[in-house]
Amino acid sequence: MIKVGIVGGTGYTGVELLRLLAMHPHVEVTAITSRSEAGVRVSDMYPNLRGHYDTLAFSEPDAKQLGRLDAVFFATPHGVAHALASELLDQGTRVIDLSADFRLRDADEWAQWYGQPHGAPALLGEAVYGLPEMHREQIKTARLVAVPGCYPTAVQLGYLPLLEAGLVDAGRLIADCKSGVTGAGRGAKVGSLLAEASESMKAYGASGHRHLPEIRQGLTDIQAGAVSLTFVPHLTPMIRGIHATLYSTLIEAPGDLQTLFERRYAGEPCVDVMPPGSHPETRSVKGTNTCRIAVHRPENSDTVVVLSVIDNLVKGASGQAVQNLNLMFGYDEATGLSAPAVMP
Ligand SMILES: NC(=O)C1=CN([C@@H]2O[C@H](COP(=O)(O)OP(=O)(O)OC[C@H]3O[C@@H](n4cnc5c(N)ncnc54)[C@H](OP(=O)(O)O)[C@@H]3O)[C@@H](O)[C@H]2O)C=CC1
Ligand SMILES: CC(=O)N[C@@H](CCC(=O)OP(=O)(O)O)C(=O)O
Repeated sequence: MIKVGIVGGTGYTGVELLRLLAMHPHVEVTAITSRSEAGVRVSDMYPNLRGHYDTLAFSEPDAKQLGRLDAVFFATPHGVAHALASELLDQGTRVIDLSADFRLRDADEWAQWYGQPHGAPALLGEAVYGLPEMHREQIKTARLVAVPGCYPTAVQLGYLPLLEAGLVDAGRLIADCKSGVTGAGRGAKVGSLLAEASESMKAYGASGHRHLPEIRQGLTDIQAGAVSLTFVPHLTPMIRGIHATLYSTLIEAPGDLQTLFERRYAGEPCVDVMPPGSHPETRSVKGTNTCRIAVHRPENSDTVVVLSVIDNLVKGASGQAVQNLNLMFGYDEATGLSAPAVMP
Protein backbone atom coordinates (compact mmCIF):
# COMPACT_ATOMS: atom_id res chain seq x y z
CA MET A 1 0.00 0.00 0.00
CA ILE A 2 1.41 3.40 -0.94
CA LYS A 3 0.35 6.73 0.56
CA VAL A 4 -0.53 9.55 -1.80
CA GLY A 5 -1.65 13.17 -1.59
CA ILE A 6 -3.66 15.43 -3.88
CA VAL A 7 -2.98 19.17 -4.15
CA GLY A 8 -6.12 20.89 -5.42
CA GLY A 9 -8.70 18.41 -4.22
CA THR A 10 -11.86 20.48 -4.68
CA GLY A 11 -11.64 20.83 -8.47
CA TYR A 12 -13.16 18.45 -11.00
CA THR A 13 -9.92 16.54 -11.63
CA GLY A 14 -9.18 16.36 -7.89
CA VAL A 15 -12.53 14.80 -7.03
CA GLU A 16 -12.21 12.47 -10.01
CA LEU A 17 -8.86 11.29 -8.62
CA LEU A 18 -10.61 10.55 -5.32
CA ARG A 19 -13.36 8.59 -7.09
CA LEU A 20 -10.86 6.48 -9.05
CA LEU A 21 -8.47 5.92 -6.13
CA ALA A 22 -11.36 4.74 -3.92
CA MET A 23 -11.33 1.60 -6.14
CA HIS A 24 -7.54 1.20 -6.13
CA PRO A 25 -6.33 -1.75 -4.02
CA HIS A 26 -2.76 -0.45 -3.48
CA VAL A 27 -3.29 3.26 -2.80
CA GLU A 28 -4.37 5.18 0.28
CA VAL A 29 -5.09 8.92 -0.05
CA THR A 30 -3.84 10.44 3.20
CA ALA A 31 -3.64 14.15 2.31
CA ILE A 32 -5.81 16.41 0.20
CA THR A 33 -5.46 20.16 -0.04
CA SER A 34 -7.73 23.11 -0.56
CA ARG A 35 -7.05 26.60 0.73
CA SER A 36 -10.70 27.66 0.50
CA GLU A 37 -12.19 24.50 2.08
CA ALA A 38 -9.50 23.71 4.69
CA GLY A 39 -11.08 21.82 7.62
CA VAL A 40 -14.07 20.56 5.62
CA ARG A 41 -14.47 16.78 5.39
CA VAL A 42 -14.21 15.39 1.85
CA SER A 43 -17.40 13.34 2.25
CA ASP A 44 -19.31 16.44 3.41
CA MET A 45 -18.38 18.30 0.26
CA TYR A 46 -18.73 15.29 -2.06
CA PRO A 47 -21.46 12.96 -0.74
CA ASN A 48 -20.74 10.45 -3.55
CA LEU A 49 -17.56 9.65 -1.57
CA ARG A 50 -19.37 8.89 1.73
CA GLY A 51 -18.24 5.51 2.98
CA HIS A 52 -14.90 5.82 1.18
CA TYR A 53 -13.12 8.80 2.76
CA ASP A 54 -15.07 9.46 5.95
CA THR A 55 -12.11 10.72 8.02
CA LEU A 56 -10.21 12.59 5.29
CA ALA A 57 -10.49 16.41 5.41
CA PHE A 58 -9.11 19.19 3.21
CA SER A 59 -6.06 20.97 4.57
CA GLU A 60 -3.78 23.84 3.48
CA PRO A 61 -0.93 22.67 1.21
CA ASP A 62 2.09 21.82 3.42
CA ALA A 63 5.24 20.76 1.57
CA LYS A 64 6.73 19.00 4.62
CA GLN A 65 3.62 16.85 5.16
CA LEU A 66 3.29 16.11 1.41
CA GLY A 67 7.00 15.26 1.25
CA ARG A 68 6.44 12.29 3.59
CA LEU A 69 4.17 10.60 1.02
CA ASP A 70 5.13 8.22 -1.77
CA ALA A 71 3.50 10.32 -4.49
CA VAL A 72 1.62 13.60 -4.85
CA PHE A 73 -0.81 14.54 -7.62
CA PHE A 74 -1.15 18.20 -8.58
CA ALA A 75 -4.70 18.94 -9.76
CA THR A 76 -4.10 22.68 -9.66
CA PRO A 77 -4.02 25.64 -12.06
CA HIS A 78 -0.88 26.25 -14.08
CA GLY A 79 2.10 27.49 -12.04
CA VAL A 80 1.32 25.78 -8.71
CA ALA A 81 3.39 22.64 -9.35
CA HIS A 82 6.31 24.84 -10.47
CA ALA A 83 6.47 26.24 -6.94
CA LEU A 84 6.26 22.94 -5.00
CA ALA A 85 7.58 20.10 -7.18
CA SER A 86 11.26 20.58 -6.46
CA GLU A 87 10.77 20.53 -2.67
CA LEU A 88 8.76 17.31 -2.89
CA LEU A 89 11.23 15.59 -5.22
CA ASP A 90 14.08 16.52 -2.84
CA GLN A 91 12.24 14.64 -0.07
CA GLY A 92 11.88 11.55 -2.28
CA THR A 93 8.21 12.03 -3.20
CA ARG A 94 7.24 11.33 -6.80
CA VAL A 95 5.17 13.99 -8.53
CA ILE A 96 2.34 13.47 -11.03
CA ASP A 97 1.23 16.82 -12.40
CA LEU A 98 -2.14 17.13 -14.13
CA SER A 99 -1.52 20.76 -15.09
CA ALA A 100 0.54 21.91 -18.06
CA ASP A 101 3.53 23.02 -15.94
CA PHE A 102 5.97 20.42 -17.27
CA ARG A 103 4.37 19.38 -20.57
CA LEU A 104 6.37 21.63 -22.92
CA ARG A 105 10.10 21.02 -23.05
CA ASP A 106 10.90 24.63 -23.94
CA ALA A 107 10.52 27.08 -21.01
CA ASP A 108 10.30 30.10 -23.34
CA GLU A 109 7.54 28.52 -25.38
CA TRP A 110 5.70 27.70 -22.14
CA ALA A 111 6.00 31.32 -21.00
CA GLN A 112 4.68 32.56 -24.34
CA TRP A 113 1.53 30.38 -24.23
CA TYR A 114 0.82 30.53 -20.49
CA GLY A 115 1.50 34.24 -20.02
CA GLN A 116 3.95 33.89 -17.11
CA PRO A 117 7.61 32.93 -16.78
CA HIS A 118 8.30 29.22 -16.31
CA GLY A 119 8.76 28.71 -12.57
CA ALA A 120 10.97 25.57 -12.60
CA PRO A 121 13.00 25.33 -15.82
CA ALA A 122 15.66 23.22 -14.06
CA LEU A 123 13.16 20.33 -13.78
CA LEU A 124 12.20 20.28 -17.47
CA GLY A 125 15.07 17.94 -18.37
CA GLU A 126 13.76 15.16 -16.15
CA ALA A 127 10.00 15.57 -16.59
CA VAL A 128 8.48 12.69 -18.57
CA TYR A 129 5.43 13.30 -20.78
CA GLY A 130 2.90 10.87 -19.38
CA LEU A 131 1.32 9.38 -22.50
CA PRO A 132 1.83 5.66 -21.73
CA GLU A 133 1.11 4.55 -25.27
CA MET A 134 4.25 6.46 -26.33
CA HIS A 135 6.52 6.76 -23.28
CA ARG A 136 5.76 3.69 -21.13
CA GLU A 137 9.38 2.76 -20.37
CA GLN A 138 10.44 6.31 -19.32
CA ILE A 139 7.33 6.64 -17.12
CA LYS A 140 8.26 3.52 -15.14
CA THR A 141 11.38 5.16 -13.73
CA ALA A 142 10.22 8.81 -13.70
CA ARG A 143 10.20 10.97 -10.57
CA LEU A 144 8.18 13.70 -12.28
CA VAL A 145 5.41 13.03 -14.79
CA ALA A 146 3.54 15.66 -16.82
CA VAL A 147 0.09 14.22 -17.53
CA PRO A 148 -0.99 15.22 -21.07
CA GLY A 149 -3.89 17.61 -21.61
CA CYS A 150 -7.31 16.36 -22.61
CA TYR A 151 -7.35 17.49 -26.25
CA PRO A 152 -3.69 16.48 -26.70
CA THR A 153 -4.47 12.93 -25.49
CA ALA A 154 -7.35 12.40 -27.94
CA VAL A 155 -5.48 13.98 -30.86
CA GLN A 156 -2.12 12.25 -30.36
CA LEU A 157 -3.64 8.80 -29.89
CA GLY A 158 -5.70 9.30 -33.07
CA TYR A 159 -2.78 10.34 -35.27
CA LEU A 160 -0.13 8.06 -33.71
CA PRO A 161 -0.45 4.97 -35.99
CA LEU A 162 -0.63 7.06 -39.18
CA LEU A 163 2.39 9.21 -38.36
CA GLU A 164 4.52 6.34 -37.05
CA ALA A 165 3.91 4.50 -40.32
CA GLY A 166 4.75 7.65 -42.33
CA LEU A 167 1.52 7.26 -44.32
CA VAL A 168 0.15 10.81 -44.19
CA ASP A 169 1.33 14.33 -45.02
CA ALA A 170 2.47 15.73 -41.64
CA GLY A 171 2.31 19.22 -43.13
CA ARG A 172 -1.49 19.09 -43.53
CA LEU A 173 -3.13 17.82 -40.34
CA ILE A 174 -6.49 19.15 -39.15
CA ALA A 175 -7.91 18.40 -35.69
CA ASP A 176 -11.52 19.48 -35.21
CA CYS A 177 -12.24 18.89 -31.51
CA LYS A 178 -15.21 19.20 -29.15
CA SER A 179 -15.16 19.34 -25.34
CA GLY A 180 -17.68 19.14 -22.53
CA VAL A 181 -17.89 22.04 -20.09
CA THR A 182 -16.01 20.33 -17.23
CA GLY A 183 -12.91 20.92 -19.35
CA ALA A 184 -13.09 24.53 -18.20
CA GLY A 185 -12.76 23.54 -14.50
CA ARG A 186 -15.10 24.05 -11.56
CA GLY A 187 -14.46 27.74 -11.01
CA ALA A 188 -17.41 30.02 -11.77
CA LYS A 189 -17.26 31.41 -15.31
CA VAL A 190 -20.03 32.99 -17.36
CA GLY A 191 -19.29 30.72 -20.34
CA SER A 192 -19.94 27.60 -18.24
CA LEU A 193 -23.40 28.70 -17.02
CA LEU A 194 -26.32 26.45 -18.04
CA ALA A 195 -27.99 29.30 -19.95
CA GLU A 196 -24.78 30.07 -21.84
CA ALA A 197 -23.41 26.61 -22.65
CA SER A 198 -26.53 24.49 -23.18
CA GLU A 199 -28.40 24.23 -26.50
CA SER A 200 -25.55 25.95 -28.26
CA MET A 201 -22.09 25.21 -29.59
CA LYS A 202 -19.15 27.43 -30.36
CA ALA A 203 -15.54 27.26 -31.45
CA TYR A 204 -12.89 29.06 -29.43
CA GLY A 205 -9.14 29.52 -29.66
CA ALA A 206 -9.32 29.06 -33.45
CA SER A 207 -6.33 31.31 -34.07
CA GLY A 208 -4.21 29.75 -31.31
CA HIS A 209 -4.94 27.58 -28.29
CA ARG A 210 -2.35 26.60 -25.61
CA HIS A 211 -2.80 22.93 -26.47
CA LEU A 212 -1.48 23.56 -29.98
CA PRO A 213 2.23 23.64 -29.00
CA GLU A 214 1.73 20.57 -26.78
CA ILE A 215 0.09 18.54 -29.56
CA ARG A 216 2.67 19.77 -32.08
CA GLN A 217 5.52 18.72 -29.77
CA GLY A 218 4.04 15.22 -29.33
CA LEU A 219 3.27 14.70 -33.03
CA THR A 220 6.74 15.95 -33.97
CA ASP A 221 8.25 13.30 -31.66
CA ILE A 222 6.10 10.60 -33.30
CA GLN A 223 6.85 11.80 -36.82
CA ALA A 224 10.52 12.53 -36.10
CA GLY A 225 10.13 15.69 -38.17
CA ALA A 226 8.21 18.94 -38.53
CA VAL A 227 4.44 18.87 -38.28
CA SER A 228 1.89 21.48 -39.32
CA LEU A 229 -1.43 21.23 -37.53
CA THR A 230 -4.64 23.24 -37.57
CA PHE A 231 -6.39 22.70 -34.22
CA VAL A 232 -9.83 24.14 -33.53
CA PRO A 233 -11.50 23.35 -30.17
CA HIS A 234 -15.24 23.77 -29.58
CA LEU A 235 -17.35 23.95 -26.43
CA THR A 236 -20.36 21.61 -26.60
CA PRO A 237 -23.36 21.21 -24.30
CA MET A 238 -22.21 18.06 -22.54
CA ILE A 239 -20.70 17.68 -19.09
CA ARG A 240 -17.82 15.31 -19.88
CA GLY A 241 -16.20 14.17 -23.08
CA ILE A 242 -13.79 15.02 -25.87
CA HIS A 243 -14.63 14.17 -29.49
CA ALA A 244 -11.77 14.64 -31.94
CA THR A 245 -12.31 14.40 -35.71
CA LEU A 246 -8.85 14.16 -37.23
CA TYR A 247 -8.20 14.73 -40.93
CA SER A 248 -5.05 13.83 -42.85
CA THR A 249 -3.98 13.22 -46.44
CA LEU A 250 -2.35 10.00 -47.59
CA ILE A 251 1.07 10.19 -49.23
CA GLU A 252 1.63 6.42 -49.48
CA ALA A 253 -0.56 3.51 -50.49
CA PRO A 254 -2.03 2.79 -47.08
CA GLY A 255 -2.68 -0.95 -47.12
CA ASP A 256 -5.36 -1.86 -44.60
CA LEU A 257 -5.76 1.08 -42.19
CA GLN A 258 -8.00 -0.90 -39.86
CA THR A 259 -5.27 -3.53 -39.44
CA LEU A 260 -2.65 -0.79 -38.91
CA PHE A 261 -4.65 0.67 -36.01
CA GLU A 262 -5.53 -2.71 -34.52
CA ARG A 263 -1.88 -3.84 -34.59
CA ARG A 264 -0.55 -0.57 -33.13
CA TYR A 265 -2.93 -0.73 -30.19
CA ALA A 266 -2.98 -4.51 -29.66
CA GLY A 267 -2.32 -5.11 -25.97
CA GLU A 268 -2.92 -1.46 -25.01
CA PRO A 269 -5.27 -1.64 -22.00
CA CYS A 270 -6.66 1.88 -22.46
CA VAL A 271 -7.17 2.17 -26.24
CA ASP A 272 -10.00 0.43 -28.07
CA VAL A 273 -9.97 0.32 -31.87
CA MET A 274 -13.55 -0.12 -32.97
CA PRO A 275 -14.73 -2.31 -35.87
CA PRO A 276 -14.69 -0.87 -39.44
CA GLY A 277 -17.44 1.69 -40.07
CA SER A 278 -17.85 2.65 -36.40
CA HIS A 279 -18.61 6.09 -35.00
CA PRO A 280 -17.53 6.17 -31.32
CA GLU A 281 -19.71 8.16 -28.93
CA THR A 282 -18.39 10.17 -26.00
CA ARG A 283 -20.93 8.52 -23.70
CA SER A 284 -19.34 5.13 -24.43
CA VAL A 285 -16.22 6.28 -22.53
CA LYS A 286 -17.89 8.37 -19.81
CA GLY A 287 -16.17 7.66 -16.49
CA THR A 288 -13.65 5.31 -18.13
CA ASN A 289 -9.95 5.53 -18.90
CA THR A 290 -10.50 4.34 -22.47
CA CYS A 291 -9.77 6.13 -25.72
CA ARG A 292 -12.10 4.71 -28.33
CA ILE A 293 -10.96 5.14 -31.94
CA ALA A 294 -12.39 4.48 -35.41
CA VAL A 295 -10.62 4.99 -38.74
CA HIS A 296 -12.35 5.88 -42.02
CA ARG A 297 -11.27 6.53 -45.61
CA PRO A 298 -14.29 8.26 -47.21
CA GLU A 299 -14.99 7.01 -50.76
CA ASN A 300 -11.54 5.40 -50.84
CA SER A 301 -10.05 8.85 -51.43
CA ASP A 302 -6.68 10.07 -50.17
CA THR A 303 -8.30 11.57 -47.06
CA VAL A 304 -8.18 9.65 -43.77
CA VAL A 305 -10.66 10.55 -41.03
CA VAL A 306 -9.92 9.29 -37.52
CA LEU A 307 -12.56 9.61 -34.79
CA SER A 308 -11.15 9.59 -31.26
CA VAL A 309 -13.19 9.96 -28.05
CA ILE A 310 -12.20 10.14 -24.39
CA ASP A 311 -13.63 11.36 -21.10
CA ASN A 312 -11.73 14.62 -20.49
CA LEU A 313 -11.68 14.02 -16.73
CA VAL A 314 -10.48 10.40 -16.95
CA LYS A 315 -8.22 9.45 -19.91
CA GLY A 316 -7.88 13.23 -20.43
CA ALA A 317 -6.70 13.89 -16.84
CA SER A 318 -7.22 11.90 -13.60
CA GLY A 319 -7.47 8.38 -15.05
CA GLN A 320 -4.35 8.88 -17.12
CA ALA A 321 -2.67 10.22 -13.95
CA VAL A 322 -3.56 6.96 -12.14
CA GLN A 323 -2.36 4.93 -15.17
CA ASN A 324 0.97 6.76 -14.80
CA LEU A 325 1.08 6.07 -11.06
CA ASN A 326 0.49 2.37 -11.73
CA LEU A 327 3.46 2.29 -14.11
CA MET A 328 5.71 4.29 -11.75
CA PHE A 329 5.02 1.92 -8.82
CA GLY A 330 5.08 -1.34 -10.76
CA TYR A 331 1.36 -2.16 -10.54
CA ASP A 332 -0.63 -3.53 -13.44
CA GLU A 333 -1.23 -0.48 -15.62
CA ALA A 334 -5.02 -0.67 -15.56
CA THR A 335 -5.37 -1.24 -11.79
CA GLY A 336 -8.47 0.59 -10.57
CA LEU A 337 -9.31 1.70 -14.11
CA SER A 338 -11.27 -1.12 -15.65
CA ALA A 339 -14.94 -0.25 -14.88
CA PRO A 340 -17.04 0.16 -18.05
CA ALA A 341 -18.94 3.35 -18.87
CA VAL A 342 -22.43 4.05 -17.57
CA MET A 343 -24.97 3.85 -20.41
CA PRO A 344 -27.13 5.71 -21.28
N1 LIG B 1 -10.94 19.85 -16.27
C1 LIG B 1 -10.35 19.09 -17.19
O1 LIG B 1 -11.00 18.44 -18.03
C2 LIG B 1 -8.87 18.99 -17.24
C3 LIG B 1 -8.05 19.72 -16.41
N2 LIG B 1 -6.70 19.61 -16.47
C4 LIG B 1 -5.84 20.43 -15.62
O2 LIG B 1 -5.89 19.96 -14.29
C5 LIG B 1 -5.72 21.05 -13.39
C6 LIG B 1 -6.93 21.11 -12.46
O3 LIG B 1 -8.10 21.26 -13.25
P1 LIG B 1 -9.55 21.35 -12.63
O4 LIG B 1 -9.74 20.26 -11.64
O5 LIG B 1 -10.48 21.44 -13.78
O6 LIG B 1 -9.42 22.77 -11.88
P2 LIG B 1 -10.37 23.45 -10.89
O7 LIG B 1 -10.33 24.89 -11.21
O8 LIG B 1 -11.70 22.76 -10.94
O9 LIG B 1 -9.67 23.16 -9.44
C7 LIG B 1 -8.45 23.71 -9.08
C8 LIG B 1 -8.02 23.23 -7.67
O10 LIG B 1 -6.74 23.79 -7.35
C9 LIG B 1 -6.76 24.44 -6.06
N3 LIG B 1 -5.89 25.63 -6.18
C10 LIG B 1 -6.09 26.74 -6.92
N4 LIG B 1 -5.04 27.59 -6.81
C11 LIG B 1 -4.15 27.00 -5.97
C12 LIG B 1 -2.88 27.40 -5.46
N5 LIG B 1 -2.31 28.55 -5.80
N6 LIG B 1 -2.25 26.55 -4.62
C13 LIG B 1 -2.80 25.36 -4.26
N7 LIG B 1 -4.01 24.94 -4.71
C14 LIG B 1 -4.69 25.76 -5.58
C15 LIG B 1 -8.22 24.77 -5.85
O11 LIG B 1 -8.54 24.77 -4.46
P3 LIG B 1 -8.27 26.01 -3.48
O12 LIG B 1 -8.31 27.24 -4.33
O13 LIG B 1 -9.33 25.91 -2.47
O14 LIG B 1 -6.90 25.74 -2.90
C16 LIG B 1 -8.94 23.61 -6.55
O15 LIG B 1 -9.06 22.52 -5.65
C17 LIG B 1 -5.59 22.32 -14.25
O16 LIG B 1 -4.24 22.62 -14.47
C18 LIG B 1 -6.27 21.91 -15.53
O17 LIG B 1 -5.83 22.68 -16.61
C19 LIG B 1 -6.13 18.73 -17.30
C20 LIG B 1 -6.85 17.97 -18.16
C21 LIG B 1 -8.30 18.06 -18.23
C1 LIG C 1 -13.65 23.39 -22.38
C2 LIG C 1 -12.36 24.03 -21.93
O1 LIG C 1 -12.32 25.19 -21.56
N1 LIG C 1 -11.27 23.27 -21.97
C3 LIG C 1 -9.96 23.73 -21.58
C4 LIG C 1 -8.96 22.65 -21.79
C5 LIG C 1 -8.96 21.63 -20.69
C6 LIG C 1 -7.85 21.82 -19.71
O2 LIG C 1 -8.08 21.87 -18.54
O3 LIG C 1 -6.61 22.02 -20.20
P1 LIG C 1 -5.33 21.26 -19.72
O4 LIG C 1 -5.51 19.88 -20.16
O5 LIG C 1 -4.22 21.93 -20.44
O6 LIG C 1 -5.07 21.37 -18.30
C7 LIG C 1 -9.47 24.90 -22.43
O7 LIG C 1 -9.77 24.95 -23.61
O8 LIG C 1 -8.69 25.69 -21.89
